Amino acid sequence: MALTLGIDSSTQSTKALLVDADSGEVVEARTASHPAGTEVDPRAWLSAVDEATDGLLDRADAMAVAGQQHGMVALDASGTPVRDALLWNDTRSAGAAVELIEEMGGPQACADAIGSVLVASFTSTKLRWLRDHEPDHAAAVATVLLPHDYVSWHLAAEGTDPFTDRGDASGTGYFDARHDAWRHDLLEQALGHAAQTPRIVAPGTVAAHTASGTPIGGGTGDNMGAALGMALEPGDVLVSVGTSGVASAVSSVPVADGTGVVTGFADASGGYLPMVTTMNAAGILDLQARWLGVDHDGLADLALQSAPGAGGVTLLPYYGGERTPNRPDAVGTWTGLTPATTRADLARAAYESLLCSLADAVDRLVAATGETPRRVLMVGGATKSAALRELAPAVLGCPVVLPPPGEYVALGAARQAAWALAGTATPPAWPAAETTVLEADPTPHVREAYGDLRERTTTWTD
Ligand SMILES: Nc1ncnc2c1ncn2[C@@H]1O[C@H](COP(=O)(O)OP(=O)(O)O)[C@@H](O)[C@H]1O
Ligand SMILES: O=C(CO)[C@@H](O)[C@H](O)COP(=O)(O)O
Repeated sequence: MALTLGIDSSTQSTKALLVDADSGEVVEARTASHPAGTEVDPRAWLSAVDEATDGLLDRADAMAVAGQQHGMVALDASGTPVRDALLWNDTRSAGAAVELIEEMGGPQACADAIGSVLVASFTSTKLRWLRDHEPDHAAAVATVLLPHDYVSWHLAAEGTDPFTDRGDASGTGYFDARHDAWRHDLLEQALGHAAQTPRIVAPGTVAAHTASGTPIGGGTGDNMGAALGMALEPGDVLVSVGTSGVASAVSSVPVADGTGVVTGFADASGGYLPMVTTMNAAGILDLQARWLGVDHDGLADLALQSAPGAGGVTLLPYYGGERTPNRPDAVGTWTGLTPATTRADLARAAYESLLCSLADAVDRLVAATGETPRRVLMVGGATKSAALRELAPAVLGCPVVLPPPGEYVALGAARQAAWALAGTATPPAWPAAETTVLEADPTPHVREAYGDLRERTTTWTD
């Protein structure tokens, strides 16, 4: 039995799955945590991948790494990070994004050039911030990698040149997603001088080998990995509730949304992955549980004791700034608090705000792609919450298809590795997992209250 190792180096942790390459069945699963924060020494991810794959690596016949998108891993000529990596959820480069969009000829020109309108998440904006705020670090940059590239490179035999794929490259801001080509001019424009980019590996091919000769696939961004792991089909909308909240869909045509709401990423199979991303997702619940002094199960129990609408309490959960809508300096806003407000209402409002924000993301994706969803699927760490599962169909206003609990990004990486191992034209067709369909009566008034607050705060969040 051939085994492949799929790795997800995501924001909060590394997840590793050893998988049967023929059936897609998970043989063993491991995790190792990452440091918190929006700037992180990328070498911490190497220690985490070593820990999570110890004892799995030597059993794998092939492997691939998916990872959090966009993070700036800036290396000097010796391959050493010039500073901590700036992650996708670090908003300090919001001004740089505005500046670069202007230099590129405005939002639509930017979307036409790279598939997306830049926001602070994109790597190029971080390079511009580095140029302007840490010129010595900027001057030392010889190569720029994404998180998954850096981890793949660590696993490859010494002397291997860094590599990436079109999916993750399409989140840099200096890759033309439509034509599958680096835009070295845009990298140079952002950073102030030229730097090396990793080589692009074609979907389903072997990129390199480990020191012991095990093939490594090109890897990809975590959201492209999830699309592979879920074997998404046209008409499916995948909602992921991890550190970020994401609504994505596969498409055979490139997207160039000049409003900037939908990012027109490439995917890991040769198509495209139009996507809407929020910065505040599972963390809303983490924070709320901490504030109420309960664990996740306790928060879910409390939330389910309240009623739809949380006793009139509404939360706009843009705690760390937000990306959809693009309000990088926003803060969280609570309204409707009265002497009658209970702890249960506060817990409920947190779940409802998370789901309203995801519902906004789904609506914007559907509006931009013009495709009525056939199914809405939900994955990610926060789906472990009974309250999230119960409230999701009510707030989203449609049935929600829940696959069995699992690490679908890492599974997608394992599928990509199996594809590279097989050398076939398409990824292996692993049997679809049994799903549960969550249903509930819609609660549109919850979204209306949220929408009102979102619009009322457009001018006073900064
Ligand atoms: N039972 C639960 N209820 C709510 N949130 C949960 C639960 N279990 C895990 N989470 C949250 O899920 C998040 C991790 O999800 P994950 O999809 O692994 O994130 P990422 O891939 O961004 O690192 C954490 O914020 C964690 O607290
Ligand atoms: O920035 C984006 C997508 O554009 C995020 O989705 C990151 O890719 C991080 O993902 P998670 O760690 O939340 O899964």
